[in-house]
Amino acid sequence: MTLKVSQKRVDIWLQNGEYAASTRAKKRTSTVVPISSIVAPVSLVLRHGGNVISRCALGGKYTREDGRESFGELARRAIKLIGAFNFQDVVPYLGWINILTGFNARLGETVKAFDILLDEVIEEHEQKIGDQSDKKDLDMFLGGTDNSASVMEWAMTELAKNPSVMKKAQEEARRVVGNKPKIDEADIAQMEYLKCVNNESLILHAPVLITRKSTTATKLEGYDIPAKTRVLINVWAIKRDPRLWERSEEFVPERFVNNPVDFKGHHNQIIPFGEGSRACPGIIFAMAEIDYVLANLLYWFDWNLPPGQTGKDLDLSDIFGPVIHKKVPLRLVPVIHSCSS
Ligand code: HEM
Repeated sequence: MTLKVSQKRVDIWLQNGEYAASTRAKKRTSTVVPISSIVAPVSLVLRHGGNVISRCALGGKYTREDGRESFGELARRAIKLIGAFNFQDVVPYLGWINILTGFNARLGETVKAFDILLDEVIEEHEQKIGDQSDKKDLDMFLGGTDNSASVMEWAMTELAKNPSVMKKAQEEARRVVGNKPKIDEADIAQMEYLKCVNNESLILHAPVLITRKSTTATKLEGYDIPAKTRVLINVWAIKRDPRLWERSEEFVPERFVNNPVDFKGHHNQIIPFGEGSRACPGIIFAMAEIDYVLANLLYWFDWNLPPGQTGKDLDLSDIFGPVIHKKVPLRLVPVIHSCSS
């Protein structure tokens, strides 16, 4: 299948993506672009997230001379290193798993290796764009890549599973943006339905576990909780509780239309970013990125499931880890949307 596309338009959003690279290469010789490949949005959004954070934390997109993006590489290696998940910390009685996974033995080594890796990247980066970096950026970098990528992949999964919602969100994006060559902040502000989609996706598939330690002994729903107990807040179960949400297991973005409930920590039934003094400080940053990327994905492309698959075939299982990802990466076929059609 081939489609005519405007060179300017495709370059705009895909400039960080895998798919863009091949698209751009082909466009040098022709304006007719074959659109038949299946892409895994998570690899696009992970790379995009790495670049956004790199620009904010280190002052520029970080690309090696061989064209590879080191920050994305750092992210993957860091997540792998930290992927030696500390069960003891989160679920104390599962601490014995640390022995099996080698976490305890590797912990010191992991921290050292990660530090060296970060130094390497920062040093190379400084040579390239000057010294604007700081190791404190690490928090921002770790917080800002994998979490947001997970949210976006889940959102695209739910949209692929619910084509009427996808259509409604696309219609909104295309109506708001019209034929402009670029989506800007003012456009995103008008995309009310897109925000409902993102809210619903965030709470249905919250990517991060929230933990707290009790300061005093207390009783909760008949259970005694001693002081200094590590408590896991089960955001997954809160979203699926029919006492709090109607059609609690379903993906229904409409529940957020004209609904003052939000995830900024004021409403206990929706806390994907935590709440209180240790709540995520990156909420605005994360949502700006997620809204912007999804608006672009929906505006520029129609997304089909691979041939022979239907929404019912999509696997919604997840993997337990520092960030909760889809077990089976989502794979979709992008078809460039022609604005003139
Ligand atoms: C969708 C994306 C994100 C989600 C779902 C998320 C979620 C969370 C959660 C649940 C916490 C723990 C909050 C608590 O214990 O109450 C947290 C902490 C944190 N997040 Fe995020 N986050 C996201 C994106 C970001 C971004 C983009 C940044 C930085 C640019 C960031 C930086 C941090 C930092 C530094 C902390 C630690 C705060 C502290 O310990 O005081 N996060 N995040």
